[in-house]
Parts: sequence; C-alpha cells; structure tokens
Amino acid sequence: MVDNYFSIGIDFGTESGRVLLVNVHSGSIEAIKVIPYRHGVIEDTLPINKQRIPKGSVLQHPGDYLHVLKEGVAHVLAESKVNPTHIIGIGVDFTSSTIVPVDHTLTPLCFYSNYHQSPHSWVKLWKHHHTKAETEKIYRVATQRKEKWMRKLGYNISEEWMIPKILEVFEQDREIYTHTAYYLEAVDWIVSTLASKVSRNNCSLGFKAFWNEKDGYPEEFFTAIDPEFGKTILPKLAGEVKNIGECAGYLTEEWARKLSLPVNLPISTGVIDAHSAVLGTGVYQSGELLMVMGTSTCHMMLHSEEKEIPGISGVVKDAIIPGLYAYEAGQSAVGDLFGSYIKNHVPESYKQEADKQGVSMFDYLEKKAAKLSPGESGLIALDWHNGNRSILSNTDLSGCLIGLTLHTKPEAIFRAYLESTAFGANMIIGAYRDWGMDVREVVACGGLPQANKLLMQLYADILNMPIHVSQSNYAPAIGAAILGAVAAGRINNGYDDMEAAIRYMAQPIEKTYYPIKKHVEVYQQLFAHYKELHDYFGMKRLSMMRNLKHGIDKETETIY
Ligand SMILES: Nc1ncnc2c1ncn2[C@@H]1O[C@H](COP(=O)(O)OP(=O)(O)O)[C@@H](O)[C@H]1O
Ligand SMILES: O=C(CO)[C@H](O)[C@H](O)COP(=O)(O)O
Repeated sequence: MVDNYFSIGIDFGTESGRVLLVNVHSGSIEAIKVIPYRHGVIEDTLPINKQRIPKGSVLQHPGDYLHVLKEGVAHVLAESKVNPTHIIGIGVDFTSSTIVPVDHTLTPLCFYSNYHQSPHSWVKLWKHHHTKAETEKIYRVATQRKEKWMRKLGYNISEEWMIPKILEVFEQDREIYTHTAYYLEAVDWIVSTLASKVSRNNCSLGFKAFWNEKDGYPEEFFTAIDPEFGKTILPKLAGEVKNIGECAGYLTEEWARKLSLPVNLPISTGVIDAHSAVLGTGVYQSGELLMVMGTSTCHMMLHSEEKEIPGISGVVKDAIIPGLYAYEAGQSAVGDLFGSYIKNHVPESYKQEADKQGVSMFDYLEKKAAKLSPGESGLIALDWHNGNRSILSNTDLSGCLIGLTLHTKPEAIFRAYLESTAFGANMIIGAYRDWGMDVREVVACGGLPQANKLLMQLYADILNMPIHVSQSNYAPAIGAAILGAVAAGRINNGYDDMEAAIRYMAQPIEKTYYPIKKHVEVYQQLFAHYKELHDYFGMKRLSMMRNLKHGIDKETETIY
C-alpha cells in the first residue's frame, strides 16, 4: 500500500536534535524523539579538560550529533514498530553556519587527543561571535574590491558565516588550520559521514560561504585577504556540490548496521534549518513569506526574480525550491528578548502571583498585556537587544525603550517588546516590498506562534495582513523528511518533484490571525514613530550606540 512508506527527517537545532519518522503519503508523524545535546552549547570551558575558551566563542561537541542520530533513529524505529525496509529515505537539516573541521577520513579534529586542547578543533556553532576582527577585514577588502558576490549577500558580511570562522582559525591556530582537510557545514558532515563521500549543499554554500552557482568560490578574493589563505583554502572547501532536492548519496553498510536501516538508503542533500521549515510548512510559491519564530526569527521568502536587496542575509537560486530564488532576512532576538525580560526584570510579586495561579510567567504576562489596548501604555521599543541582523546588519546596536513613567507596569513593557519585534518584521517586509517583491501571504512556524496568541494577533495588526500559523512545531524536521522522500524518488515509493512531496507531507495551517481594523490604525501611527527611532539610532547616531554598547572611550570619543 502506498501509504505504508516512511521518511526520516532529522533536525539539528541549537540545543537539541529531533528525529521524526513521517508517513510519506499522509504527512503524519509516526514517532518523534527529541534529544538534548549532552554537552549543550559550549561557551565557557572545553569538555575535555575544563580549559577556558575565549569570550564570544560558542562551540559544540560533534559526538553529540552522532548520539542524536543513533539514539533518535533507534527510538523512532522502536516506538513506531515500522518495518525498516519501508523507510525510503533520510533528510537532514541543521543550524548554520555551524562548521566542523575534519581530516581526510571525515573524523572531527577534536576527536584526536593531539588536537583537542585547541578550541579551534571543535565545532563552531552558528552564534560563535569570536570573529569580529576577521569579519571586519573581509568586509573592508571586499568593499574595496567591489566584490560582485556581496550583492547576493545584502552587501553584508556576518560574523556567523563560514569564511570568517575559517579565517579566524587561519589567523589564530595555523596548526589546526593546516591539519584540517575539510571545513564542512555540520549538515554536510552528517550527510557525508552517512554516505562516506564529501558532499555539500548549495543552500549553505550560497548563504554562508560566498559561493554561487555561476562563479563558484571567489578565489582571487581569498588571495587578496592573504596570499597563503588563497593558496590553501580551496581544497578545504572541496566536495561535490548538490542542489536542495537532489540525492547526495546512499547509506553505507557501516551506518546501515549502526542505525538498523537498509543499506543504500537514499540520503538527501542537507539544508539549513530555517530553509527546511519553508518546505515543512508547505510554502512553495513566489510571493509567500515564512517567519520561523523562536529564539530568533528568520524571514524566508520565495520569488521568481532575483533582487539584490541591501541588508538582508542573502538570495540564492534553487536553495529551497528548484526554479525559485530563496531570500533570507532575520531578527537576532525575538523569543530571546521576551525570555531575557522575564529572567531579569519581572518583580517578585508577579512571580508569586504566577506561581499561585500555576501558570508560567510568559502566560501570566501575556494575559495581563492582552488587556491593554494598542498605544495605551505610551511605550515604544527598539528590538535590538542582540544587535540588528536585517536590514541594518549591525551587531553594535542595542535595545531601547521610550515612554516610561512612574506608573509603567511590567506587562506594558512586555507588550512593548512583543510589538517591537513585529515592527522589526514590518521593516523587513517593507524592504522586500521596496524592491518590488509582492509579499502576498505570511505563514508563521517555530515555538513562538503556538506559545503566544497575543504575539500573533499583534503581528497581524502591525503587518496588516492575515498570519497563518502552521500546525506543527517541527517544521524543519518535516521539511527534512520531505527531502528524504524526494531523494528516494517515485521509483522507491517517494516523489520525483518537490511540489508533490510538499502537497502530501507538509503540515497544514492550524489557525489564521486576522488584522483588527481599529488596532491597525493605531499601529500605523506607532510604526511611523518606530521607523523614526530606527533611522535615528540605527543610522544617524551609530557612534553613540557603539559607545553605549562597548563602553565610552574617554580619550577619543564622547557621547555627544
Ligand atoms: N509564551 C511565550 N511568549 C513569549 N516568548 C516565549 C514563550 N515561550 C517561550 N518563549 C521564548 O521563545 C524561545 C524558544 O522558542 P523555540 O522555538 O521553542 O526555540 P528555538 O528557537 O531554540 O527552536 C525562547 O527564547 C523563549 O524565551
Ligand atoms: O542563521 C540561521 C539560519 O540561517 C538561524 O538563525 C540559525 O540556524 C539558528 O536558528 P534557531 O533560532 O532555530 O536556533
């Protein structure tokens, strides 16, 4: 029977990995296993010897990913009792740019006792920010040389991307750099390991590694950065590049045994997590935008035309749906901003009351904030508590709250922060529209849309558009399972094209929030104020913001 075939989707997030077994005909999730990484996010000391790592370094243990693979697959097989021969493919998505330095056998350098004392032998997680100097150097040289590839990356270089992370190792630990045979996106490392051949995906390379289909890597630019870097980097970036939707390889005998899965099972090309969520929520047409809302928000957009929009994270052809351009923009603190407010600023009396009612502080504040009407508190905030990713692309910026009085209550501040992230999203959608892109539909997924109804109503009112919320919290893993079914192809009871796989397997819309007319009118006025503050602090008063964030240097600069 056609509905008795399954695909495995594996989503590697920031703190945990999720393995899903998905029915390829109905999209139903047969079994799920979420496994927190045993070593978590490493920010203080190395796991092997408690050696301190530099501030801003954010590392992970690659063994944790293998643990997710083995335990997760074993669990979903046992729970679902599915016959493994009815599993037709595997798909994998990952945070990005999360990079693994490996030797020629694809073994991470940190697995060797002669390398593991160096922080540079470990995985650098996407939010590793110890690359400021290298990023500035890359930006300076690239703008001086008017590098064409920058146009596709919003004229922007992020500390989170792959090349700044590799340059950091080149400049700070030449031994590790020299002994690294390949720098792989973590998703490519998993896929390459399972298939025992080096394979890379066009999505991560296009968005995070200065690569494009037409020109490949910018070899001359790498030499302009440093002649030795130019001479040595390309072999470390080698490997067959495959497009999203293609089969990257087949499960080796060794891994088939370890995972109790069939030998030669098709493995799809890897994909970035936010991009995979586009597939999992069923977004596949030009003009549709997906907000992946959690710790941060990624704003994914598909379009039939290529536009070089300044300040977004990038545009890459065929990086999600073949034939369409995939766009990404982002806000660095969304759930993180709400969480940090609750952690650091909510008074004890509120905590006691929430405990008494047996509700979380999020739910307690949401209920109180929902009783306020738009504009009532007189507050307005800038949502830059972790810098601004789009469209100002500036990590020196910090948050701002205006309109406080002696009577301001915590729920009013909470609501102002919720509103500020919706205003930030409106700036990004405005930038897409200014460049002639018709944003027709907005879909939301991730942990936040399910967790906070007020937030979603505010987005509908502030964007002045219906917001469709996806049913599942697991959109990236579903997207990965879709890719697994496409890698298998129809011949193996999967799909030959992405559109068909999405039609059968994507998660349905659970709920739509519609704009409330009288709220829209108030928020249009408040957004005009937000934009004024955005331009003032984000553009005119940059040196003041930098001073505030990094401390005032009395010798050279004053605030005013
Ligand atoms: N009810 C809520 N209202 C607002 N923010 C919330 C709520 N519940 C969780 N958060 C925030 O959402 C984030 C978690 O989102 P989630 O999508 O689950 O995680 P991730 O982005 O790591 O996948 C945290 O930063 C947390 O502070
Ligand atoms: O840069 C990104 C995608 O390009 C994401 O922000 C990164 O992968 C982490 O996402 P999450 O908020 O799910 O932890």
